[in-house]
Amino acid sequence: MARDWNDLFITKAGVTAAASAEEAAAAPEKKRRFFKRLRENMAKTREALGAELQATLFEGDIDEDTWERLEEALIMADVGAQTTAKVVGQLEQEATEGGLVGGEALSQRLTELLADIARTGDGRIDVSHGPTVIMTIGVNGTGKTTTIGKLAWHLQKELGLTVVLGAADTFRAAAVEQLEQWSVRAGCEIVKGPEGSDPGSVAFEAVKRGREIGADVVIVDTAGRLHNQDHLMEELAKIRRVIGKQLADAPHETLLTVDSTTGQNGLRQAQLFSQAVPVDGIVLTKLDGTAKGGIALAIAAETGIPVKLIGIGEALEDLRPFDADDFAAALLSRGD
Ligand SMILES: Nc1nc2c(ncn2[C@@H]2O[C@H](COP(=O)(O)OP(=O)(O)OP(=O)(O)O)[C@@H](O)[C@H]2O)c(=O)[nH]1
Repeated sequence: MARDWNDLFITKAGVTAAASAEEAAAAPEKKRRFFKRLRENMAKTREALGAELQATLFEGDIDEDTWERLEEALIMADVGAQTTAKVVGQLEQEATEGGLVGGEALSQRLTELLADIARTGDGRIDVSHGPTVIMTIGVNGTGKTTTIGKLAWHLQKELGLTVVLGAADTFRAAAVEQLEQWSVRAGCEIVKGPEGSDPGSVAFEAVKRGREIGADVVIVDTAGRLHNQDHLMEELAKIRRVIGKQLADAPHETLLTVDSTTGQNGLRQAQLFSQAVPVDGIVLTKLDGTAKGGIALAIAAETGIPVKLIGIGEALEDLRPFDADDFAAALLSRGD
């Protein structure tokens, strides 16, 4: 149950200190707490799946209405028409063949199918490159800067790795300031340029600095203004090339932040950005503020890009590794 940060990151052997006996003993309780919070914070999406549907799933008999109600509820939760049709079709077939009897069995199978859809690849992040360069991209306001800050915090404070931040969103002084605050909190260095300077050169300097001090991870922030799409996409491709000049094979990981409250629009953003640069993982933020949490499934199913992290609130502990089984269970579970 519930992946933690050690499950998300692939580190160089020996870098991550083995958990103490005390930590190991506390782990199951910690994971239970995580799941409880996930479930609570995803209440809006769960409610969107409908009380009626809940009753159907857990208590009702399966009949013609069941499929229609299920379809409607999944579409309302932004799971997407294609994915919904696939899931409901599969369940209907299994019920016809006699493999599913009663609401409880249906609910269990639905949870399994949704988890299978949400799981794309192993969803891990390899930070063993020394330094590993993580480039973060996404539209302004999706939670990119906070995601970088929280990631840096976990890498530095929990995994004991050395991080350098690169403030390559040079168009917004506020973004640089915000990142600077996070660098203080996480206790890591930040490389920035003058306002309006070339984002590529800031990214280049950040990777250079990471190499100089023997950092484990360099996280590069980028701008996300969508008003001039072509220009933005060109800029991102250029930053990638420049990073590659400083360190062959880098960036090793490109993470796209998507605001889940934007629903299907988030899916379009994932498609758009992944056409411009290869995207290795999605950070799906603001799942706490939306009834459209099903978008995680639509993104995974329709882009094939794994959701690696989710944001379920503004607190530090509210950014966490994505766990497909927990996610599906939190969507459909009832009671405490
Ligand atoms: N409720 C909630 N708020 C979040 C989450 N993630 C980020 N936020 C908030 O969303 C707002 C925007 O986040 P930023 O990190 O500034 O977004 P950004 O994409 O960097 O945007 P710019 O700074 O405008 O480039 C902030 O107020 C964050 O605290 C989340 O998972 N849940």
